[in-house]
Amino acid sequence: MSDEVRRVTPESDAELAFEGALRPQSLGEFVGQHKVRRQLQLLLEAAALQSRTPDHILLAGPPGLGKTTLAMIVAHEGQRPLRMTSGPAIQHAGDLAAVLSSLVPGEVLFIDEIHRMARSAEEMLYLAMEDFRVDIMVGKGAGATSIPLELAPFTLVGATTRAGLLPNPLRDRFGFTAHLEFYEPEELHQVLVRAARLLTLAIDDDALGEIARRSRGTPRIANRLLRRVRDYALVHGGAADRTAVRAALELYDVDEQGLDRLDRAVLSAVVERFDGGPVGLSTLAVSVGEEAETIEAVVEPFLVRSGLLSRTPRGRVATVRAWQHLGLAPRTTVGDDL
Ligand SMILES: Nc1ncnc2c1ncn2[C@@H]1O[C@H](COP(=O)(O)OP(=O)(O)OP(=O)(O)O)[C@@H](O)[C@H]1O
Ligand SMILES: [Mg+2]
Repeated sequence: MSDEVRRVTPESDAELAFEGALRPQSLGEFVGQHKVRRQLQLLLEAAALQSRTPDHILLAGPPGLGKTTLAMIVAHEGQRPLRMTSGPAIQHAGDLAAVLSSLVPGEVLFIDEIHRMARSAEEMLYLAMEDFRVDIMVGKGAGATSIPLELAPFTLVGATTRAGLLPNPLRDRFGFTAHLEFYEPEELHQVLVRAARLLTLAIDDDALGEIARRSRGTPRIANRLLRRVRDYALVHGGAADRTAVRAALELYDVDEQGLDRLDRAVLSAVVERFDGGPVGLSTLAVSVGEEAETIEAVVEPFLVRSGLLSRTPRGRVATVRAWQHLGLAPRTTVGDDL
């Protein structure tokens, strides 16, 4: 089934294990994102020189671009312990208090999907980030009191695919926000060369280039397609070459530009059902049977970056390239000029 390839998030334990094996451990091994790497390097080095915990870091960007990897690198580079949790696991302020109060000095606390944390926990986090302190509420009603609790100094690393959903007071408390961008094909090529080496896969360079070009600018997808091409070559007894890449990607519904089935479904809905748009996000989501959040955080960023879709105040509009990509003649009224 092509569903595994279509999804941008890791889907199985096998994939998680595979990702673990391929994760770069240091900033030096981390491919691409040059600006972010230099920014992080500076922040970490300055903290090390002063023997203090680095400032809190927010990592923002679409899935599979390296947020979790960077959080691990921050801990690893500073030789600090790492505690990992996620927004959905923090349903109450008490859940967060339990985590915070058990941190050891200098620990890196990684909160994935931080935009999904409970509101009450968010407020507790403001104080914790600023003063390394929390106020624990004891009792209820008129007799309720708050007891201040000192915390060990820690570095919060938050990750989000939806930076826009974070309340300003939370966003402002991060010393640095890294906006991860989609990778260039040459960068994904490097990711793949490294992965093929670690997996001791014999695959020619041409084939890696083709995978890189069709991986949606996303290392996770590049690594995943590499595995599917390996499977293809294994089963068909041939070389892992460009022909195998073409055949495997066709089988898994990845097109020439790296668009997957959902990308194409969204694009053809805008073009064919809504005559090129503008169409609102929720209408679009219903028409392809997906969550609006998935469309917004996963599908659109890549379509926009590929010049196939634009977001306007009135809704989503397909560009001329989108029509062409679907093999259709662009409509000649509004929208052409986009
Ligand atoms: N810059 C990079 N260089 C090499 N490999 C990378 C890089 N970024 C990501 N990867 C690989 O891609 C995979 C996915 O990365 P990661 O889990 O860090 O993404 P993420 O941004 O946390 O995604 P999500 O939003 O779904 O949690 C990892 O297995 C990692 O090996
Ligand atoms: Mg992650």
